[in-house]
Amino acid sequence: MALTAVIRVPSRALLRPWARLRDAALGWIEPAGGGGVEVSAQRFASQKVLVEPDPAAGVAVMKFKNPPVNSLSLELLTELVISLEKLENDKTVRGVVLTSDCPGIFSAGLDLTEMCGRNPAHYAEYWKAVQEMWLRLYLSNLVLVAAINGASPAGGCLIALTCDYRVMADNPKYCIGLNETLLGIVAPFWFKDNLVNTIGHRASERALQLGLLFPPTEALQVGMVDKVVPKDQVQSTALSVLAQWMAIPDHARQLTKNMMRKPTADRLLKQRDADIQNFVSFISRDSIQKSLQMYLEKLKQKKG
Ligand SMILES: CCCCCCCCCCCC/C=C/CC(=O)SCCNC(=O)CCNC(=O)[C@H](O)C(C)(C)COP(=O)(O)OP(=O)(O)OC[C@H]1O[C@@H](n2cnc3c(N)ncnc32)[C@H](O)[C@@H]1OP(=O)(O)O
Repeated sequence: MALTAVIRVPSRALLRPWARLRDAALGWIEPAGGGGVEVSAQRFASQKVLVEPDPAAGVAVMKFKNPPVNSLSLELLTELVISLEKLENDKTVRGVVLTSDCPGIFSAGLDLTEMCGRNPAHYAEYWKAVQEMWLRLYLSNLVLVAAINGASPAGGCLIALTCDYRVMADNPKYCIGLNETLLGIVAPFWFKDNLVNTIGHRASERALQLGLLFPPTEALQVGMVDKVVPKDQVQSTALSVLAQWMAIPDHARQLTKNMMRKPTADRLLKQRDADIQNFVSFISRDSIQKSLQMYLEKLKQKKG
């Protein structure tokens, strides 16, 4: 594949794990001999996020592909953010459908193995990536429609909540919600804010305290999703909805979206570092680590 550009990257950035992962995902290669300031940009080849663009329609379908359950590993989060940024910069794309390539699972949420038995530096790096994913999706200028074609607990639900519209497959086995309390952990304030903005305060309070996972019809009733359709129509319905939203002039819709969402995003933007510190000290507690380990064990035993 031919090189397309030469990009100057501060050598400090190459030392940071997050930057290294991003560079690797982008195909940026440090030249032999070190020094490490000039790197070459190749076409982005993503492994965990498939992007199928349709330039004629001005849309793309983004599919998460991290089997078996699309857990939001650091790698997947990094690729998701890079893919989104690429689409944001592509003038031919105005709307994106977010969906899953894993049968029966939209996303199992944050990767529990990223939050268990690791060191504080890893927790901090991971949490920064989770924040970044949320901020980019929540404030995206694109029209985003979630095609929820499977189970969507916790972080999976959060991704869906960042979208402008949610279409869910009509299968009672698929559930969606912020179930953090069931794991003995607490949904961060920005997860909570995103939920409150979607379903209101009272419904959120009940859903969050009880860690409710709603089957599709209940999710529709409470307003967590906007439409429930047969499984084989989820993506086509999401694309039709996208077309309706794209009929609105971009600048007016984007300014309106920003007006509605910026105050919520600003709450996190103003205290990103403090939020990372809170997460690191919370997740590092012995009691929390024990709860997460037990939960993971339970998931594994379920099979046996
Ligand atoms: C004092 C106040 C302070 C406040 C400060 C707050 C600061 C921060 C607080 C911290 C907040 C952290 C936020 C977390 C949000 C999250 O997203 S946590 C993750 C929650 N996810 C779940 O609960 C889902 C768990 N998974 C499932 O329920 C099921 O796997 C499934 C319904 C998605 C799919 O079921 P099935 O198809 O039957 O597959 P399984 O056999 O269950 O799983 C296959 C395989 O995948 C592993 N796995 C499942 N989920 C995860 C995951 N989330 N992470 C990592 N791995 C996962 C599972 O263990 C199996 O592994 P093996 O094949 O057995 O090895």
